[in-house]
Amino acid sequence: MARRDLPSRVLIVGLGLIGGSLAAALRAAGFGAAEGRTAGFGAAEDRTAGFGAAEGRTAGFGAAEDRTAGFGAAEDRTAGFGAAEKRAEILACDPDAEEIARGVELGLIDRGDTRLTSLLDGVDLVVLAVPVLAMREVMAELAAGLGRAAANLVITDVGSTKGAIREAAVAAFGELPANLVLGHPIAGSEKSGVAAANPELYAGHKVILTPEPGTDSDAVARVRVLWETAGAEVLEMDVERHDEVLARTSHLPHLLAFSLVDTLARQDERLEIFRYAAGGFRDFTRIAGSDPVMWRDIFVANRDAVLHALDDFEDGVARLREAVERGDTDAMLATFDRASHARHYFDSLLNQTSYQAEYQMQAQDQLRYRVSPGGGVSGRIRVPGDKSISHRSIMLGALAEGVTEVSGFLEGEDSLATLQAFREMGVAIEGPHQGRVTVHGVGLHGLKAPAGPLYVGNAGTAMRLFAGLLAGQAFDTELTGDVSLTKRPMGRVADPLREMGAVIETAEGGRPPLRIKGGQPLKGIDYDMPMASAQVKSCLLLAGLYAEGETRVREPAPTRDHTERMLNGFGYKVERQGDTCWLQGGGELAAAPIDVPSDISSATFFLVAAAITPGADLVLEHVGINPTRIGVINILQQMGADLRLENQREVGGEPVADLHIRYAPLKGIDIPVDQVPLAIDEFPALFVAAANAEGTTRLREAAELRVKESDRLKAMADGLAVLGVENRLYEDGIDIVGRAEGQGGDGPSYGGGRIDSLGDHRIAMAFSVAALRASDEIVIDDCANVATSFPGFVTLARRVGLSLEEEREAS
Ligand SMILES: O=C(O)C1=C[C@@H](OP(=O)(O)O)[C@@H](O)[C@H](O)C1
Ligand SMILES: C=C(OP(=O)(O)O)C(=O)O
Repeated sequence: MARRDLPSRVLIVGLGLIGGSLAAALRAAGFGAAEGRTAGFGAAEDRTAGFGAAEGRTAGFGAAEDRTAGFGAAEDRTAGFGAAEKRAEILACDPDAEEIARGVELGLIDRGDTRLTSLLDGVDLVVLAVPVLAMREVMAELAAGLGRAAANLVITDVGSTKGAIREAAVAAFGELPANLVLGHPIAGSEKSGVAAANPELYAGHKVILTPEPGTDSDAVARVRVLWETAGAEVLEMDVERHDEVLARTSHLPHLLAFSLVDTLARQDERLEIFRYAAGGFRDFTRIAGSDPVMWRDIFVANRDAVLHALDDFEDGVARLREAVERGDTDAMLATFDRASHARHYFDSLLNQTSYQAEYQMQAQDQLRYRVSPGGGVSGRIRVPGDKSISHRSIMLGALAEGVTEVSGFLEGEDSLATLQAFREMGVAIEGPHQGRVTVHGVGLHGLKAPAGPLYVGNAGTAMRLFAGLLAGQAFDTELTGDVSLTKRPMGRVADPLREMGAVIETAEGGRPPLRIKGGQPLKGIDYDMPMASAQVKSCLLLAGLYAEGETRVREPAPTRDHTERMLNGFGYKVERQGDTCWLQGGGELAAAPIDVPSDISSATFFLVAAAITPGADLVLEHVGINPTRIGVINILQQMGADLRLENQREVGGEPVADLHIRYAPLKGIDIPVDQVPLAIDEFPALFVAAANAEGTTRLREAAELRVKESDRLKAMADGLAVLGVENRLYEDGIDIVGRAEGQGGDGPSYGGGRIDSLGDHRIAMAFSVAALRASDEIVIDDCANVATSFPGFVTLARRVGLSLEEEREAS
């Protein structure tokens, strides 16, 4: 906090709940407390963290060397080094003299008056906390008395609408003053008056500042400090957006609460009905107890934005009304499900419990893993459902005729993003509840235009498969994702889709977001894929459902075939000959149950954990062993792992087995190139196996690893180097030198250290497992992303024998 950013005399105009709570919060932070108060500003030598440190303090406001340019007009100060004698003050102006007296009595303000001009002497920060419609008059009074304030005066306000207040300011001052910073604390209470002042009212709440291009940046900084001192988080936004957002998230709900309570009260004049109202009524209507005058003013001031919000709301209610009238259970369920999910998502945003939430909060909290060296690996566990199959179960279920029951669904952020996107396109989806999801299919042509862009988070699979599916819809869509996804190449799907007739815009370099134009007729193509990618293949097959004629895709090497299998399972014929598969457009999908096996990509971390840990004996149950996914099994077995497939069976068109692995010493190998696409997501963990194997492991023809959630070749090479594992990076692969010959024994294979996962879930999990053979602790930064593919990783890791602690740190 810069010294010059701290005010010395704050004037709060309007001493109600909002203004009073600001005074209380400033006092609680040590601002301007009366002498003798220990933590307060202006107290003598014992001042600690408060504004205005005494002599000798370097960090506090009021140190001598700063005062000439600082707050507080010169005439206020006693001569010499006398900062300590000059206390910061909180003054208040209110038309109600009793409120002022109460404020003084409560110790919230030093003094006050009913007339503004009499209080302006030497004031360097004015906070206008009067009702929105009183703003113009108060500003005019302020403009008239400005000469008495300090030269470096800053003015701010707390009004709930900003456009009207900006207009009032222009009217009062003749132009928008550069030292006026409009602001709005998103906090309140149905209580009013200074007696209800609460020093915690702003703690952890957001304050939106709406500076204009001409606003003085120092003034903005000073208002920021004011609110941060009150414990708030400060954001900036432009005035128009503020008013639109607030109309929807605050003004509309207040209008509805006032209206509902009024309607019920009129129907029952003796208010008997309220005796029978329970929690739902109380929760929904709490805000109907808010200050009527204040809210009248807000609706006058933000009329247009509120009317827009109300129109949208009325459309929504009309749709629901119709659904209720027609007994349309699917439509009701779709709306309730979407809303319920959105509400839970809002909760997770508030509590910061999900990766996406953290991402949206600009990763204010970094999740870090601290893994102790050593540990054993044993037990019997089941890892969560397969991510690739989970994405597809929702996609095909939504496009099918009938109801699809899914079990074993992965409740990770990636597949949940797919689920949410379909909800936004009008599909009723129940769950997930412990891996069970019920998808009420709408048929190939039953999706509805979403209200805004579809956000798929970190999921490359979702974005690429959606691109194909959405290219065939009648409506326009936009696909967006998180920072990592925004860097990943989408030209690989956009180019062939354009050949089919799709109209797609990408950002520079073929990156997301993707804007897909609806209503374009598609025709089948015969496509030779330049890279082995199941996502590209699946994208084209999904677009092929909507295309005229046949869509054929040739793959340079076999890739996972879940899309083909599931389409066939849904009665939609996909044929294959050699390296080419094809389908005819214009058919129909019939719903079928889907049992999602455990994800072999998640199981891999524990396979490697057991493979490298002397004495390990572990069973991973019900793991999908589709032949296009078992590269990791083949590679580990070639390296010498004692890995057996037990209890092999087929579940819903996918082969599964229990994987039983016991420790056996590993040796380095040249990884066969035909295994690369079959183990593409498993390499981060396999590199850890290589670091523990005797001799060198060589990987080539794996350039695809550079365009995953991170550049996985580089991320792993850098991390292994931190641990002291010798490696050499190639454009399309890596050589990893494992334990030196004769290094034998059960001791560590490398050191510890601090690793950057680069926000890539598989890098974070791979290095967690590496700790089992490290000599020292491994600390891994940026691990929130593990939740995209493997919720519950930490619990399972601990259960098998790793010592892994999670830490959060504000960034
Ligand atoms: O189709 C899929 O479900 C996936 C295909 C692979 O990507 P590519 O198609 O880019 O190789 C894989 O890396 C990804 O995790 C899931
Ligand atoms: C590459 C991966 O996923 P996606 O492409 O779906 O982001 C992965 O899970 O390793």
